[in-house]
Formats: sequence, structure tokens, C-alpha cells
Amino acid sequence: MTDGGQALLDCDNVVKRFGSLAAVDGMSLTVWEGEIVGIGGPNGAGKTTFFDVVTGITPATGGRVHFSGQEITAMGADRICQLGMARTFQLNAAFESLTVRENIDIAAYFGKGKRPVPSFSLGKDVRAQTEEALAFVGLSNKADETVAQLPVLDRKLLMIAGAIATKPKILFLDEPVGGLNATEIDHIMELVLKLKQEGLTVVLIEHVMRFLLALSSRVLIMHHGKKIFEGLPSQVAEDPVVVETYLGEGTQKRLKTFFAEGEAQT
Ligand SMILES: Nc1ncnc2c1ncn2[C@@H]1O[C@H](COP(=O)(O)OP(=O)(O)OP(=O)(O)O)[C@@H](O)[C@H]1O
Repeated sequence: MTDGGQALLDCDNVVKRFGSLAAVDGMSLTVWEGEIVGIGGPNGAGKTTFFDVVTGITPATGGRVHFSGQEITAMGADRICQLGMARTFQLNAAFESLTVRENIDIAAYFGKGKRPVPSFSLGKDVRAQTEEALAFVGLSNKADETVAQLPVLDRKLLMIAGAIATKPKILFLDEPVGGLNATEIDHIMELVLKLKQEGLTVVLIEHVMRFLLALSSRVLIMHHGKKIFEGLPSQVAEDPVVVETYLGEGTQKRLKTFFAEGEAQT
């Protein structure tokens, strides 16, 4: 974390209400360039809704979001993406009947600047962005396959490829390893580290604790729309409120072993 200078992302007291439910209830988060920030918490804690508000999928009820020094609170998702903020979704989000390459072409075409829809035509720059993103996630050899045929891991990779094809400064990953086996989780973990090495800033939501804690430089735990913990990954299992509301004693024990032995146990 950086103490001086301008934050890449600054979320101040963000609120999102659905009727009487405050799904996000005063969340503040500052993200500095080059960080990987992890967000955990029980089902229904408001993690995805927080992502939805920050990335412009749904409007905030209260609070402010600044990105690269510019207020983006009231902007739509398309404009926010064009400013350099991309995301993936918990459930697979892709055009099923199109090929892998066509899906990424669309992300590359619309994600970086305002583009006309009627004269949709892919230039060299867009094609190059697509091929680069395909190669980066290791999907070049499946570029001509229809998305509907893809296994779960490839669908996760496709969402990441689509996001990075927009050339973002910050990437939000919503449960990038949900539904994957241990080998596949390791594969995505390596990919996220590669993204960090490329200079990308990452904010991720994940329930798989070994993934969340091994990758993140800082972790937030949410509960009932609020932040109940913010600190180092090694401090998560030491926090009595987090253990009581989220982890339970069994996971706490495994995480302590994880940090004591320096290897994945959960
Ligand atoms: N569009 C909506 N309309 C009404 N309520 C909603 C809507 N979207 C989310 N909620 C509610 O807001 C709360 C927070 O949901 P959210 O999906 O953000 O939680 P989460 O922490 O991401 O959960 P999970 O880990 O299960 O994905 C839940 O009670 C959910 O039912």
C-alpha cells in the first residue's frame, strides 16, 4: 500500500439499497496501483453488489467512487470500462453462440472507446488486442470454438480474456475460481499473478480462502453490507469477529496451519 500520492480507486461510504435492504451499507475502500485486494465474507454479505456499484452495473444509493482521480459514481458501466475498469462475473457471462474469438473481439471493440454499433468493423488494433488477450490466458488454440462447448475453466479464462482485451488499469474478479478443482484453482492463481506482474491492479471476491489469502496483499471481510475486517491475509484467521461470523473454528485452524507451514491446506 502507498501512503502518499493518489489512489487508483477510492470508494467512500458506498451504500446500495434494494427497498428496505441495505445490501451495501457504508463501504469504504481505497486501492493503490499494483495491489491485489481480496474481499471475502458470507453469502449475501453484499460483495457482488459492491462490485456492481463500483463498476457501474447498478447505481449507488449513496456515497462516492473516484477512479484515477475522477468521480465515476453516476457513470454507466460502458463509460467506466472505457476509462480503464474491467470485471468478470460470478456466473459465466458470454455470448454462447459466438466463438471465443468473436466474444473477445466484442470486448476489445467496445471496451476501450466509444464505438458506433451500426458500422461495427474490426480494425487491426482490435484484432491485435484480441489475439494478445487470447494468448495471455492460453485460449488461442480454442479461439474458433463456440462458447457453448467450453468447460468451466475455459469459460472463466474467457471472461478474464474479455476483460483484459479492454486494456484496463484495474480488474475486478468476482469468484474467479468458484466451481473449479484444485489444479484449475492453481492455474487461475498463476494467471492472476501474471496479471499483477504486468502491472494490473486487481480486486477480487473469493470464498476459496487459500486463493484469497495467498494472492491478496490486503483483505477485507464483509458482513451485512459492511466491512468487518481489513488487514493482512495472515491476520484474517486471528480476528475473533471474522471467525465467529464467517470462518468458523475449523477453517480458522486450517488457515493458521496454512500460514505456519506456508503452504495450501484449505
Ligand atoms: N437486484 C437485487 N434486488 C434485491 N435484492 C438483491 C439484489 N441483488 C442482491 N440482492 C440482495 O442483496 C444482498 C447482497 O447480495 P450479494 O449478491 O451482493 O451478496 P454476496 O456477498 O455477493 O453473496 P455471495 O457470496 O453469495 O455471492 C442479498 O441479500 C441479496 O439477496
